[in-house]
Amino acid sequence: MKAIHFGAGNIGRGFIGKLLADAQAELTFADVNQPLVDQLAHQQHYQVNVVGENARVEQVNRVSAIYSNSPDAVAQIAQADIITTAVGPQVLSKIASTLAQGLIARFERGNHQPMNIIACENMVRGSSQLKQHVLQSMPAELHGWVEEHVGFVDSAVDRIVPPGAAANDDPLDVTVETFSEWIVDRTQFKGALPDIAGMEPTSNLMAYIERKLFTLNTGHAITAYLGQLAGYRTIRDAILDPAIREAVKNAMRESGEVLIQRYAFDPQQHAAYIDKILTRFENPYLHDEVERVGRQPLRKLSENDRLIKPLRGTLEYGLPNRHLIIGIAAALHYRSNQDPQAQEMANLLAENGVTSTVIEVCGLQDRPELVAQIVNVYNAMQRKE
Ligand SMILES: NC(=O)c1ccc[n+]([C@@H]2O[C@H](COP(=O)([O-])OP(=O)(O)OC[C@H]3O[C@@H](n4cnc5c(N)ncnc54)[C@H](O)[C@@H]3O)[C@@H](O)[C@H]2O)c1
Ligand SMILES: O=P(O)(O)OC[C@@H](O)[C@@H](O)[C@H](O)[C@H](O)CO
Repeated sequence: MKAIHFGAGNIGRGFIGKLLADAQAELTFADVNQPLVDQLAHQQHYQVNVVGENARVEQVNRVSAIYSNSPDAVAQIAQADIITTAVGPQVLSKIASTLAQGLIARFERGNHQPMNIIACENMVRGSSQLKQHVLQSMPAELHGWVEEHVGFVDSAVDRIVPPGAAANDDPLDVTVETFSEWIVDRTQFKGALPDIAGMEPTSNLMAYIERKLFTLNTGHAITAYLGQLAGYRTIRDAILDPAIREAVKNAMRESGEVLIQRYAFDPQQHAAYIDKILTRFENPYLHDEVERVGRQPLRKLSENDRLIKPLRGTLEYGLPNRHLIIGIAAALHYRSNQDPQAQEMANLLAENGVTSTVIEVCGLQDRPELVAQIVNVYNAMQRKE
């Protein structure tokens, strides 16, 4: 099995690439970080340090690496059996034209073998969105061929993988938690399902995507935003603060009630899922900064993401939402000099005021009462310097 994984970052090396390598795939990473590509291509192996329960060191061997937007990448796509991505939701449109060129080359070489593309990003149906970008970059007469031979398989991916410690001996090594889950939509594959241990096919993907994004990521983001406001640097320190823990747990419960209504999850099992997530946030072996988890606040505050979608769900089912509103207000206070979206949000707040910013960023034009509640909580919040 020939595999290309776009994005040799934390989740790429620490989870998806590892599973592909374990499945004996001939694995090539494609990335735009040239020093990273050079080191991976030269060294061809790295280490995954699994920390927490059942800690162990796992070796990934015989991998190669290429620059993402390159003739090499196009040539390899023409021959690949499976392509995965973990580049970030905003980068999918940027890799689409390379994928399109690779598919055109594949067609021209007469390679009609089925191929599957799986976006492993924190977003709802990322592969389906990638498919639209790819089709837009291809001549219309090839769309039918793509429909017939290329599966764009949506997925939900869960494993907390922070960047490695700066003092790490080998920058390719990666530190990951024990827990991992990669669920894929079995209905979208072309050809036989690939045999990859750790990849779990389901016919009910939406339930799993929403369960993960609107529980773990909702709670994670709120931990980061309340944590920064309270002066904490890491997710562990933030979640060990009893007031933050209570607010985060309640926000996950509020979002969870929506999921229970929508997908008929068992309430006790969902409560256990939330408790497990809280213990994952406090993993003493992971150094996960609030700035990584809070990154790109405009994306996280957008209408289909982890904060606003659950909030709208509470309105749909007439459920409480006080803690989700606290999380959203805290997100508006998020600041980071390293993060262009945090700076853009601060500028919007300074220039347009908080009400207009909430309406624009969260897409809450039709909900003035919610906007007013968010603004009130925002105004009452104080940053601890
Ligand atoms: N880290 C986690 O805990 C985690 C867990 C689940 C899902 N995710 C999701 O995985 C995705 C990646 O997250 P991450 O934490 O690994 O980020 P990361 O920044 O560590 O890795 C992203 C990689 O993509 C590369 N990249 C950027 N533009 C590219 C392009 N045009 N072509 C190829 N590569 C490109 C970057 O150079 C980087 O190496 C995100 O969507 C994230 O939400 C992350
Ligand atoms: O990657 P983001 O920016 O969408 O979200 C930050 C974290 O919540 C996220 O990366 C988690 O660590 C991950 O989703 C765990 O599976």
